[in-house]
Amino acid sequence: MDIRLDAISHSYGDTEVLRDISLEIPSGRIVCLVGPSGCGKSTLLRLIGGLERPVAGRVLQLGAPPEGCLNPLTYVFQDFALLPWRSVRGNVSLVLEDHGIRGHRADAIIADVLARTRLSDFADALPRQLSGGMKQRVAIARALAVDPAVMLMDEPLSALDSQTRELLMDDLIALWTRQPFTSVYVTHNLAEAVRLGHRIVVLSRRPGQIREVVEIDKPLSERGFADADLERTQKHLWDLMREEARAADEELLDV
Ligand SMILES: Nc1ncnc2c1ncn2[C@@H]1O[C@H](COP(=O)(O)OP(=O)(O)OP(=O)(O)O)[C@@H](O)[C@H]1O
Repeated sequence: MDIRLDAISHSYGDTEVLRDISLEIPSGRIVCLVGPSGCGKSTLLRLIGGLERPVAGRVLQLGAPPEGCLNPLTYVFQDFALLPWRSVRGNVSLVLEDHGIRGHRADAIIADVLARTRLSDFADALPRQLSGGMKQRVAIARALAVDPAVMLMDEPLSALDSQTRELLMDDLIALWTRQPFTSVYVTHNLAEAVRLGHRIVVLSRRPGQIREVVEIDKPLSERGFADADLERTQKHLWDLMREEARAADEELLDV
């Protein structure tokens, strides 16, 4: 299933947040949204997920979701959103229970997603026993359990320290390489965008408009740490954003 954003605009009262956003999110690709603080990235993710309706324009789902998909649009949040009293397995099984899936069928799905996120040995652990990176892997396993058409990821690594972020980026690349998933991925971090994004959408300062869409052809599995091509692309992204990021920052200081 592909997603097409067709001339989306959105406002909150008098505050215009997004203006005329048209974009394709192709199946099996990771599309990163970057832009200055407050430019409407999280708002756009909520509009794609159907949590809010745009004041103008449409979010179109093209084609059928994958067979067996329980929830076409599934979120992964920055703060993991795990239930502390449930084990790793219990947190993943919760989303299956919501769909009436129990017993052998649930066991098989849970075993698959825990293996894909390297958590099989930690199925009985509680969230408080896990590192931040492992907690986010549980959240990703829970999202994968519903076999989503699109994973909507809102700064999924920003609560983690830099080493854990590197490890989790490697995990996401390995996960995608074994079985491609589709994601809209909001991040402040341009290094993350060039490591993970097939397509990087640069938004302007609020009201967010598309300034440029940068495609990166290099396969995810070949994108290493400190790759010269990626660093060039990252610099280009920063050149596009620098002045507006500064203006957005100063606007926040005036509030
Ligand atoms: N529910 C809401 N009601 C009113 N204003 C809102 C609401 N949600 C977001 N906004 C405003 O819309 C603008 C865009 O917010 P949003 O969180 O989408 O930006 P962002 O690019 O994700 O920001 P950041 O990079 O800082 O996370 C901000 O000015 C914010 O204050």
